[in-house]
Amino acid sequence: MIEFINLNKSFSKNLVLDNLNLNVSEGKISAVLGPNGSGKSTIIKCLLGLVLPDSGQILFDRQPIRNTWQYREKIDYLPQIARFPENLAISELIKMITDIRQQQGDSEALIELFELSPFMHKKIRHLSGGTRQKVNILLTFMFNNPVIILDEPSSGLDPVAIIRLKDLIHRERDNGKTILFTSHIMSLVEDLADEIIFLLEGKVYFQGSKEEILQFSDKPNLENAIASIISGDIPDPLKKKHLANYL
Ligand SMILES: Nc1ncnc2c1ncn2[C@@H]1O[C@H](COP(=O)(O)OP(=O)(O)OP(=O)(O)O)[C@@H](O)[C@H]1O
Repeated sequence: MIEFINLNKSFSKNLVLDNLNLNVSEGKISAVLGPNGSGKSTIIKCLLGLVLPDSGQILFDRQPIRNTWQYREKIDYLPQIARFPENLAISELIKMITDIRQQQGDSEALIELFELSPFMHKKIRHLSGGTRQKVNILLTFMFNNPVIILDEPSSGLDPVAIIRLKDLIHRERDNGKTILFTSHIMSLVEDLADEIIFLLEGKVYFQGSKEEILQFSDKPNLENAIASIISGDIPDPLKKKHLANYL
């Protein structure tokens, strides 16, 4: 459904994506991981048309996305930092986003799930960080599109909201949606990801299941496994199996 082919992107002399190839698994929850600055947000922004790659192609439903915008209607996106007009109330913001997207949205169940009713008439600038994030989540999930992209979705949320968010993401996957998310919170990745896509030095270094990473890394949990890859302590079987495919 989503394919990145030989994608290159530099910001001035900073080579961020280096001939990156990636096929996102349809109908699964995929976690895009990698050290700070490894290009996770950049590949998401390239897919959304917010950043233009220098070369290479992105296919959505087998069609190149360059110079098109219609495919964007099929993607619900939660940005890492959402910037909404601060003087609008949540209810006004929901209406505004519904008008912009020109899609029928369903916000009621999400308002209830994240207990947002008491805040509906408050202006965005008066909301706490976590409540803002709940609003961002609501604005992402209220539409019913086949692809959901979440950049650090749990940021600022309390444990109750995180549990509800995880349930929500699982439900959407069970409804057949393709979900791509980034997070530095390994417990979230552990609970959510069907597949891990690990970026390093501008390429996909590993793509596979959590079980595969644990099996090959010989570490007790995902946090240790990922930390060992980031710090260069790369287990040989993992290196052999995956580097050959992606370098
Ligand atoms: N608009 C931009 N102009 C210049 N450099 C940029 C721009 N956007 C990203 N970069 C650089 O590209 C690199 C990759 O950034 P990106 O935000 O994709 O990383 P990330 O993997 O999402 O990082 P993090 O885990 O810290 O969120 C970084 O070195 C960043 O400074």
